[in-house]
Amino acid sequence: MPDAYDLVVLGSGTAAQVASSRVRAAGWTVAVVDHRPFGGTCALRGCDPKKMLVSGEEALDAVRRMRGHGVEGDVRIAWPDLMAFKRSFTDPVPQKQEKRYCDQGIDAFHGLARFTGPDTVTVEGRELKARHVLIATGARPVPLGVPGEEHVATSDDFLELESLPARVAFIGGGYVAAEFSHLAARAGAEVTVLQRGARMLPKFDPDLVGWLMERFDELGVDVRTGAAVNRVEKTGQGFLVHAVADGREQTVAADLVVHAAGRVPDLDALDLAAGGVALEGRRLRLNEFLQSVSNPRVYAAGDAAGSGPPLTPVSSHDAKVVAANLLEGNHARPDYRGVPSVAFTVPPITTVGLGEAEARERGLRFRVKSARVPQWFTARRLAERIYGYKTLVEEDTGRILGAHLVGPHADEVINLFALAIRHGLTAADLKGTMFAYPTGASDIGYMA
Ligand SMILES: Cc1cc2nc3c(=O)[nH]c(=O)nc-3n(C[C@H](O)[C@H](O)[C@H](O)COP(=O)(O)OP(=O)(O)OC[C@H]3O[C@@H](n4cnc5c(N)ncnc54)[C@H](O)[C@@H]3O)c2cc1C
Ligand SMILES: NC(=O)c1ccc[n+]([C@@H]2O[C@H](COP(=O)([O-])OP(=O)(O)OC[C@H]3O[C@@H](n4cnc5c(N)ncnc54)[C@H](O)[C@@H]3O)[C@@H](O)[C@H]2O)c1
Repeated sequence: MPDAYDLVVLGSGTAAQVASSRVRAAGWTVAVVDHRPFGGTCALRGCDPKKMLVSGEEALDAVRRMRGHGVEGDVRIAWPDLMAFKRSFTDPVPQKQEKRYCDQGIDAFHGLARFTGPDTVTVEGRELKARHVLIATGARPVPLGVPGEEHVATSDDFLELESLPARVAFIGGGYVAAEFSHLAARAGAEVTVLQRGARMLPKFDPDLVGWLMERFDELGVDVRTGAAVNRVEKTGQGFLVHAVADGREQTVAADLVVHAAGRVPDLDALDLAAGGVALEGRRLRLNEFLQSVSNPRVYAAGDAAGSGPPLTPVSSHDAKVVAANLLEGNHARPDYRGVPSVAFTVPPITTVGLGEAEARERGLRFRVKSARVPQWFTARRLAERIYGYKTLVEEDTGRILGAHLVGPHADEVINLFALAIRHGLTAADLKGTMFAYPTGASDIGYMA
């Protein structure tokens, strides 16, 4: 393998895969470096393994809903088998990824990368010279800064559990806590969520989250909001999680405590100072082309860039922007209009575009249409009581500004609203479209 490349990519996740293959296809010499198995967070420790497990939950939930409506009998989650199902997807990923790099003529290096100069990176004692470097190192759990944080498991650890402990506590109340608490509760664990914020899932519409919270209650998930965790203590039997809520100390006993308190760009190991790559707090200082403001050889994409929301489609989008700028000179800028997001609770909750409060803050003139609609056929046929929507439509233009859905098929239907927002479609456009009936999408005409 040579020691000099047109592009050295730090990381092997979504952003790295997309950028490296585009640049290599244009004839550049490319190396990718990762210190963990190749494939990145989404495929190995995030979206995909999580959703393999959610498949078990969905099956269980379908039986629960249809019991008394022609379906009988008890079903349960067999955790080790569900984990084996997950591994049937994740285990082959690193080898497949590495073969793909090899087939493309991209050199793959294993090890922790760090800058040794503005155009040099070292990996396991080997120095690589780089005309350009792409920082695509993703994110890691934010340090909690509380005593006993070494006892706290990460989402990575949770997704590898061979058996599910009886009592699980989550620190935080966003995506990870919502998705994993549903999973753990359905698999039989006693679950507590300690959320510092005033409500669960702050990135989603508060009314819809309120409707979804009924399912948390039914599952027996003990959600404590306004509860800031300040200490984790190891005991003979497990752990005690200490939090303060309304000035009062609360304590939760658990066999497993899971970090669900947010993630930050994973940059500490990179020795950015040696590379002349400037930081602003915990974030890279980037220009509108996702290029370092202090070292023009260096670009960033995905969670490491922290430019858009930390989601897989954003990592992929950033990578396309960077590849275009590398190959054709700086001209492409990221465009984060209409990025849909789903929390894969069962049922799922979704959001795209502006929230109601944000649209008001911006002084926009818009109408809000919102209802909880368990009586609609989509929910009736599934015996699901949680189904509702909120849409924001601009007064003068009729354009969709935001859409928020909770309930069956919300995770698919939200993509049609994303299409509408990204391409400036109006409520009339959506109402005038024929959607196959009966499907989740066929409700769109009534929502817009
Ligand atoms: C539990 C969980 C569930 C998620 N679910 C979803 C979901 O359903 N939908 C969604 O859109 N998003 C989801 N996300 C977010 C999504 O996974 C990330 O936004 C996305 O994977 C980021 O991709 P990336 O390429 O930017 O970074 P990553 O995929 O994180 O890749 C970064 C890579 O860089 C490597 N690395 C770091 N530092 C170095 C170094 N110094 N040297 C060498 N290598 C290094 C890491 O080992 C890692 O493999 C989830 C995240 C988590 C944690
Ligand atoms: N379905 C998805 O797309 C999906 C799923 C999982 C993760 N992710 C990505 O991963 C990122 C990390 O997820 P996450 O759930 O860890 O973070 P998050 O940002 O969604 O939620 C973190 C929550 O933790 C709370 N918190 C922080 N410190 C706390 C403390 N000491 N005590 C109690 N509460 C505390 C905050 O109030 C916040 O609401 C997300 O931002 C998301 O982009 C996405």
